Amino acid sequence: IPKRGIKSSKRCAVIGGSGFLGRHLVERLVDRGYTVNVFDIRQAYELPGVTFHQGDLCDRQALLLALKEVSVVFHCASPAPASDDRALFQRVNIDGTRTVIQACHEAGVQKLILTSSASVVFEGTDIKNGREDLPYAKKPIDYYTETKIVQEKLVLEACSKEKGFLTVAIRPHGIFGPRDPQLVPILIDTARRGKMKFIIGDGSNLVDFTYVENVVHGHILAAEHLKADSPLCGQAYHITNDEPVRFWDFMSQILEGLGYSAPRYHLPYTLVYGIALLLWLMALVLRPLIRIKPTFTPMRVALAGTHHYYSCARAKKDMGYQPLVPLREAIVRTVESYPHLRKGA
Ligand SMILES: NC(=O)C1=CN([C@@H]2O[C@H](COP(=O)(O)OP(=O)(O)OC[C@H]3O[C@@H](n4cnc5c(N)ncnc54)[C@H](OP(=O)(O)O)[C@@H]3O)[C@@H](O)[C@H]2O)C=CC1
Ligand SMILES: CC(C)=CCC[C@@H](C)[C@H]1CC[C@H]2C3=C(CC[C@]12C)[C@@]1(C)CCC(=O)C[C@@H]1CC3
Repeated sequence: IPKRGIKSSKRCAVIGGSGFLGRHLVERLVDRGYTVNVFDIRQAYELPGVTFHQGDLCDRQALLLALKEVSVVFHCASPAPASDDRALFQRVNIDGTRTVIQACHEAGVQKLILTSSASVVFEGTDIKNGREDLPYAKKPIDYYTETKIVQEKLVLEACSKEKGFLTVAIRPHGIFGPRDPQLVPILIDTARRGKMKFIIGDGSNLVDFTYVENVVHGHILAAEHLKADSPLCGQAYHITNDEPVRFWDFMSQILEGLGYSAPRYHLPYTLVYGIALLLWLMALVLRPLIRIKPTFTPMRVALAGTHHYYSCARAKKDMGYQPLVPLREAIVRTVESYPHLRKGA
């Protein structure tokens, strides 16, 4: 029988706690006096106050061991979007999230905080100051986003005040910061291969990039404000830096900060998108014979050439969210954290 109500509210589990966001979240939770169980397919580090449970989140029995005595669960595990593996996204993000919810019920967990994504409403066309009531994308930009939509619905629909199981979804956008294995490494790899010379479109498109510590702050605020009588129950919240920036200015600041030249020449958006689509289709057709990973996927071109920034007014109102680290400071800290990616290093 689940023992809801008698557990310490500061005992939590972070599913995906070895990942980029997960590890930052774990470190902050420990600083705030939480006892943390990490559940992840790999163990990436050791930290006092943290117990590691290695396993696949699709394995309910393994999960149950990590959720014992826990009152709050943060679910921020997902296969990387770059894997583009439909079956894997389906298995982990959809079937696995059902398993997480079931295990939470069995273990008597009181709160589940899901890391969703602002991209669940993005269809590859402009979004300016988008609010949470935008409809889910009917044509999601990739398989990853398709499964993030189903995942978010599953978690929000599981919210039940009667059962004493409360859920909330955090939708970050463009997370960056120290130890990120995606944004800065992809950017620098592209620059080193001489492919960062062009700006797609006129370069004026505004985008949200969110510093990882602000995303962590949003998750912890959500957990601490999620109560049966609060407006957070079963809701989604955008968490951004609240400072939309030109996509190409942001990329240029990182590039120049690490000693590379910023892109200068412009290419029409529709031309690059068309080429990316063609390459993607070719890669799909050739997949049984050879696995190609193009740098310019349609999804990436859409992300680089359209406006996509979101309002976080709801998070400000319901949980007092304000970004802790402004964008300028966040970029400086990020650049300093990648000395090995500096030009010539
Ligand atoms: N990074 C971003 O810009 C954004 C991320 N998000 C969301 O934030 C969350 C965290 O992202 P991020 O930190 O960047 O991702 P990471 O890949 O760094 O972290 C995810 C972690 O989950 C682990 N994992 C994957 N599959 C399983 C599984 N079956 N069972 C247990 N653990 C598993 C991963 O292991 P392994 O590395 O071995 O796969 C990894 O340690 C994700 O849900 C993502 O969708 C949302 C918006 C933007
Ligand atoms: C705002 C947001 C959702 C960012 C997510 C991170 C990645 C999708 C981007 C990180 C580096 C970006 C990048 C490109 C596309 C989007 C990223 C992968 C390009 C491939 C776009 C086309 C180019 O000219 C090169 C870019 C390299 C960096």
